[in-house]
Amino acid sequence: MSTSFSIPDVSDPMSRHPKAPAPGEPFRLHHNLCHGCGDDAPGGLHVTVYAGEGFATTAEMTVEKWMMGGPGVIHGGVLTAAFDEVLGTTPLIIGTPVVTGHLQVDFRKPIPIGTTLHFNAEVVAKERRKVFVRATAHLGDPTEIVASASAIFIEIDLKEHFGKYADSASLSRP
Ligand SMILES: CCCCCCCC/C=C\CCCCCCCC(=O)SCCNC(=O)CCNC(=O)[C@H](O)C(C)(C)COP(=O)(O)OP(=O)(O)OC[C@H]1O[C@@H](n2cnc3c(N)ncnc32)[C@H](O)[C@@H]1OP(=O)(O)O
Repeated sequence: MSTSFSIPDVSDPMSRHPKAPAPGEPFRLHHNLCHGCGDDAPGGLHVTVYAGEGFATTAEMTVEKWMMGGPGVIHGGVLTAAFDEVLGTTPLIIGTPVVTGHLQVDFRKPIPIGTTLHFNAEVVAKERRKVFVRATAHLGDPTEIVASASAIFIEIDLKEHFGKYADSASLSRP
């Protein structure tokens, strides 16, 4: 399957899930070893995503030395992983568990080590199992976007999708 991000003209109806965190409250970890959010993930990003208003979320990530690509700046793959985490958590605001189908990133400015990245994301549409999500990142001034991303996530049944991989051993601490 190969595709590009193209928002449908008409979205399926969406509503905020009644059990979604209140604005300003964090989403729960996917699980403790999740590379994006897990507390026990070795070399993990430790990104926390917070619910915003409507279908929006926010997140922050400290850009640490181990994330370096070019000298003094973040590696593009690390930034992409961070976007994957932020964008992939955002559909939980409509109560939809998803996996990444398609993810595109625009790297607009170098992002220095030692800075804090601030993310703003939003579910923009849903079409059958496809959830369209967009995000931007800045370093403190929301008018200075340093990177942006768009993605199509696909709704899954968690047990059906992960059941054969997620035995108790694979989710235990390393
Ligand atoms: C018991 C254990 C429980 C543990 C629970 C722990 C809590 C965890 C909670 C939450 C976890 C989420 C963590 C989010 C944060 C990080 C996100 C990631 O990094 S996820 C990893 C990377 N992504 C993958 O590994 C996907 C690999 N791909 C697949 O598995 C399949 O290809 C999948 C599920 C994406 C689609 O396969 P199909 O067979 O189910 O569905 P089809 O029929 O092919 O497609 C359905 C619709 O989606 C479109 N679609 C499919 N693939 C697409 C793609 N790549 N791009 C765009 N559209 C795509 C299709 O065109 C179709 O759309 P039309 O309704 O016909 O319009």
